[in-house]
Amino acid sequence: MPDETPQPAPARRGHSGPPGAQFIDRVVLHVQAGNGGHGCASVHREKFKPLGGPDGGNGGRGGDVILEVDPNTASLLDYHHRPSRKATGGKQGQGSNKNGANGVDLVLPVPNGTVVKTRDGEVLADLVGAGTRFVIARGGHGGLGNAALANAKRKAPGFALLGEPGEELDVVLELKTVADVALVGFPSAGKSSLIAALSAAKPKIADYPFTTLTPNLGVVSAGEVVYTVADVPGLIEGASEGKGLGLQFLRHIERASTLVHVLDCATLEPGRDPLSDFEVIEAELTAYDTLGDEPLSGRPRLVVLNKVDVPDARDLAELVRPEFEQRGLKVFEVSAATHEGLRELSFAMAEMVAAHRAALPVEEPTRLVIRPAPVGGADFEVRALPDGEYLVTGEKPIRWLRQTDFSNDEAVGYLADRLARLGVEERLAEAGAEPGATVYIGSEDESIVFDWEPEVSAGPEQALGRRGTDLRLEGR
Ligand SMILES: Nc1nc2c(ncn2[C@@H]2O[C@H](COP(=O)(O)OP(=O)(O)OP(=O)(O)O)[C@@H](O)[C@H]2O)c(=O)[nH]1
Ligand SMILES: [Mg+2]
Repeated sequence: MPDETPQPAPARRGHSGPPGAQFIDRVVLHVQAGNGGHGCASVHREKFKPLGGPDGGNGGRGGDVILEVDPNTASLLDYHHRPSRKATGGKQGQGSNKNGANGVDLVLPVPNGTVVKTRDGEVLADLVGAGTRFVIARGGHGGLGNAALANAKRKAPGFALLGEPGEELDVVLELKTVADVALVGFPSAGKSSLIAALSAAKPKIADYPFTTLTPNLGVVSAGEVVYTVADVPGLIEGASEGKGLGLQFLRHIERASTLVHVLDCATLEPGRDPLSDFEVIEAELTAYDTLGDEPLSGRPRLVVLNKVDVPDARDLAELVRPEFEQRGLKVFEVSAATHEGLRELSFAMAEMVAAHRAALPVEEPTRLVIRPAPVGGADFEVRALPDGEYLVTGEKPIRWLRQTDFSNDEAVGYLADRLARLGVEERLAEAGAEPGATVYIGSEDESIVFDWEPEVSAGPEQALGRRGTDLRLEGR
């Protein structure tokens, strides 16, 4: 490799890149949910009635910390700058049966494709799709006040319960771009130029290496097929040993079903040609197979010979084309500058994306489903339906999200806990629900279904759909 290879510069977080390069796609985030408010111990006082009953209210629940995919958030940079986030706590209960206000949930926007992991690398959630939410830290329950603690034996308890602390933990957020097609190649091969030419995206393009530091995304439509294309920073020989920007960023192409080699035919340094560039990139992709979660080497790929608007480049492209074809690769001679050959290329990519989509297994029935949106007690209503069925629905639509990294049991546990906090159980009883009644929670269009098993003494998990219940999404 010639000497002009950019030398790795000391950089933080294991990314070695050109000086000044900031490549933030992995952050450690410290989150703290709100503490529950304490319950209140108070005795009702009125003139001439010295023995009023207990009237201490309950503490409010602490706010959750929630991650939410926001299409307008492109990077994790905010969390790099402010890596510690905290939701507000619940307020204390007060006399006269006043319950403390709940804390406010802290909703943190993250880019599409954010993977949430523990510090040990265990995946907690993979957040794909606008609006997808994940509660990373749950707020503590409020403590009961003495009014709620009174019973037949102890009519006026002189104590109240403390609020529970909110969960506090470190999580690792890692961005894994979501795109159908990934462009790979040497620096300055024209990857970003191609995205700009194929889509409405406006990535930075320049004639120095490592212009692109974080993936650019473009949406391409070819015929019936709409798909996304991402580029990544340039790869160079020895990237697997940390040269250039290293290899870690290849994580961003792990989700791509199709890889496209963008090969420069015009501005090559001595010792390089499209074939040797191709070999170098292939070797680096193979080296990544042992580092990444998903091997890249077996993915279907195309070869793009770029910059054929330059006369010498066209000659070189014609010369090397048969070599690629002999290896069974489809080759496209294009110019990102004049758009020559791009239509054909975009249709070929569409065909590969469509073939991949068609081969995908039909989405398995919703194994897991989480999360009613309403917060606070009064945000929903219980509606009796014909045939002894009930629909629990909110003013705001109650949304359910698929979280394939959770087991059904975890989802049931989570759901039960959540519903108990909302007081759904009491409201179902008030509405006259009988044990075994079918309950839909959600909206008319989409809801989660389970058989109601009131068994209050056994705790919320048993009360609302047993563990082992198969949660499913249905229209109702
Ligand atoms: N003549 C000609 N120049 C091109 C063409 N495509 C790209 N270029 C030029 O090549 C240079 C590099 O283009 P980029 O699109 O930034 O290359 P890149 O592969 O994204 O580079 P990195 O982000 O650094 O990895 C720019 O000066 C472009 O104008 C082409 O088809 N013809
Ligand atoms: Mg670029």
